[in-house]
Amino acid sequence: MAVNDEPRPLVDGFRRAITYLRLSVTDRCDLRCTYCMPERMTFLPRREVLSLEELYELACGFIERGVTKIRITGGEPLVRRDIVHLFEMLGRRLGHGLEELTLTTNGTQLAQHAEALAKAGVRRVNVSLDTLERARFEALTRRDALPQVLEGIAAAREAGLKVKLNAVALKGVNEDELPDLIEWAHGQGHDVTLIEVMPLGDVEEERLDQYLPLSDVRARLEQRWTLAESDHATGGPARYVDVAETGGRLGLITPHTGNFCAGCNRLRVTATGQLYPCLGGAERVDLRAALRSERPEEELAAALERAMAIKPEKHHFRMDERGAKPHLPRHMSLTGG
Ligand SMILES: Nc1nc2c(ncn2[C@@H]2O[C@H](COP(=O)(O)OP(=O)(O)OP(=O)(O)O)[C@@H](O)[C@H]2O)c(=O)[nH]1
Ligand SMILES: C[S@@+](CC[C@H](N)C(=O)[O-])C[C@H]1O[C@@H](n2cnc3c(N)ncnc32)[C@H](O)[C@@H]1O
Ligand code: SF4
Ligand code: SF4
Repeated sequence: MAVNDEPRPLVDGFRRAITYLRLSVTDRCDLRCTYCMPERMTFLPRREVLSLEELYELACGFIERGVTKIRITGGEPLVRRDIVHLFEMLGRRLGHGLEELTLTTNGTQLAQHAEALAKAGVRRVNVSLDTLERARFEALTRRDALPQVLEGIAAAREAGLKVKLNAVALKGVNEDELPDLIEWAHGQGHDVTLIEVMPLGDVEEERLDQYLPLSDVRARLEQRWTLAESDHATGGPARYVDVAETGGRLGLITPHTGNFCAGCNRLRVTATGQLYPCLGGAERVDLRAALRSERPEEELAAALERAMAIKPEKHHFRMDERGAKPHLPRHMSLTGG
């Protein structure tokens, strides 16, 4: 299909238009966040992972079907060798169907890549940072990498990238630090988003011990600050409030205390080309087989129709049972969130 042809939009069975693709480029990571994966994690064999050219081809297929925002994620996307090449290729689609090219990263490799990312057309980057205390960071990620992440954030800013920070709110871990983290982020000019932990994949800790409802966090923040609903929207799941005293914006991602599935506009594809129509669902569609078939265009179109047909209305995560098995065995690092 020519670049300027009208796209045939992807619409699911609940009349939700899909405009946002989360594309995972690797399941590997240089950190081991305790809420995401165990220390001894088994990664996918490299031979199963799509090449950068295949990932690009898949992404273009989505752009042709009306996807306007692509977020590169992982595992840690910046640990994949030559990943900047994918950003450069996709960057050329900006203004030609693609409106936003962005990434979610743990920030450890950002200092090396920030300038090249900006040059490729990235304007915003989400950096995951759950704590500003070095020892706590090391306990939480099982790696002593806080200085590297802070350097990465500074380099991103110098390169002209708008930085948003993501922090998973964790009971008894960073709970006491969230106001300081927000204040610091806003002082640096960064938006910050808090996230409720989701029960994906086996980790060493009990999920219920990690879970901190953001309704509680918000109530506590409201004793300290004035929060006003904001109509700011990024096309992601966060709902935003403005914090009067800091002058900054705070996002809340609340799969448990404020379901946002009615506004779902996204799909996710793993580094092996498996399309998961829902983060909370086990169903998937194999795009790699379609891509490598004799008639990739037809097979991909058929696979996307299947994905639209099976995309569920919402997730069914539960966070109320001690000792419960994970909702799904798959870790967040496979789909990139
Ligand atoms: N339940 C659920 N969580 C999601 C979904 N999309 C993103 N998240 C979670 O939201 C958190 C932040 O995701 P990001 O990668 O920063 O993406 P985003 O929130 O879409 O980013 P913005 O473009 O800045 O809005 C991660 O923990 C994701 O797992 C979704 O469709 N469903
Ligand atoms: C899986 S990571 C992939 C990208 C990159 N490695 C990073 O950490 O930003 C994407 C996002 O998912 C979040 N995340 C990971 N496991 C989670 C879980 N079990 N529940 C909620 N969010 C989770 C991370 O904090 C991060 O913001
Ligand atoms: S949250 Fe991101 S940085 Fe942390 S272990 Fe998972 S993939 Fe790695
Ligand atoms: S949990 Fe599923 S339906 Fe809900 S917003 Fe995420 S992907 Fe969409």
